[in-house]
Amino acid sequence: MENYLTLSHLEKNYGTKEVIHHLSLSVAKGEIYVLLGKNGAGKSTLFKLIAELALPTNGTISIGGHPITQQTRKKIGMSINQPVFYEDLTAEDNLRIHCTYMDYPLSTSHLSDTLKLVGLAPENQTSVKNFSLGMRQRLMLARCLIHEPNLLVIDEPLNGLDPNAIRQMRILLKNLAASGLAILMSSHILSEVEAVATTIGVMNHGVLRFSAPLTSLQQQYGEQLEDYLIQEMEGDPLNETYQIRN
Ligand SMILES: Nc1ncnc2c1ncn2[C@@H]1O[C@H](COP(=O)(O)OP(=O)(O)OP(=O)(O)O)[C@@H](O)[C@H]1O
Repeated sequence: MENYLTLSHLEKNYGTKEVIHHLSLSVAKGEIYVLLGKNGAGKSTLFKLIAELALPTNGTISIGGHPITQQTRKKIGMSINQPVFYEDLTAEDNLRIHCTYMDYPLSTSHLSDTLKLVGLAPENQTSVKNFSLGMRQRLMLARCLIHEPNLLVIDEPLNGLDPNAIRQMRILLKNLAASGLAILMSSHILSEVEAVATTIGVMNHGVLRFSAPLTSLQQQYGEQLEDYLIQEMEGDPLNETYQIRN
């Protein structure tokens, strides 16, 4: 598979604090790369670097083989942090405003198709303030997808969802990847990670501990995979025992 997003030797320091340490990873079209890590591991900072909300101290980010420019930026659909909507407006109005803001010409049929794609009814006139969390996540996804990006970068899309909504979101993400999108997402829900990921990376104290296809991890660790992932997330990289074991 051809890499679409490539992060090379990324570093981010805040003052003397090293938050991202020499991190390289890539995501190909059709791949769902799930980044795992405890709170504070550096996932949000990494996503902010891709979103250009923060500048890397060192290293490069490329999209489709090119540095991030105004043009390549349009190929990314991104949601980091809790999505914010116009609560008194409908899903449709929220997307229209977003497209105006993004200067993206939006046809009514594309708007309707995008809502249907994420499982929201285009004719639904309910204000977003009355949406369930699952519907809000679908709308978040619609907003990421409306300009037809090649890459999705989404922070915790499964967070707070009930089991059925998680299942639906999982199916949606898999379908999107199957249609050729490259997806980078973070998650805390280990059982779901195994159900959705094609590749798993674990971040710990700003270090990417490893990055591997789910199938090879399953082959290597079998039923112990969750234990291994937790160990990699929880361990202190400065602790000698942990360093030797790894
Ligand atoms: N603007 C900032 N200035 C200084 N330190 C920061 C800043 N932003 C983040 N950090 C620190 O960088 C580290 C990584 O934070 P980050 O939010 O990226 O972690 P995370 O893995 O996304 O965690 P969470 O899941 O809680 O968002 C933390 O120690 C945090 O305190």
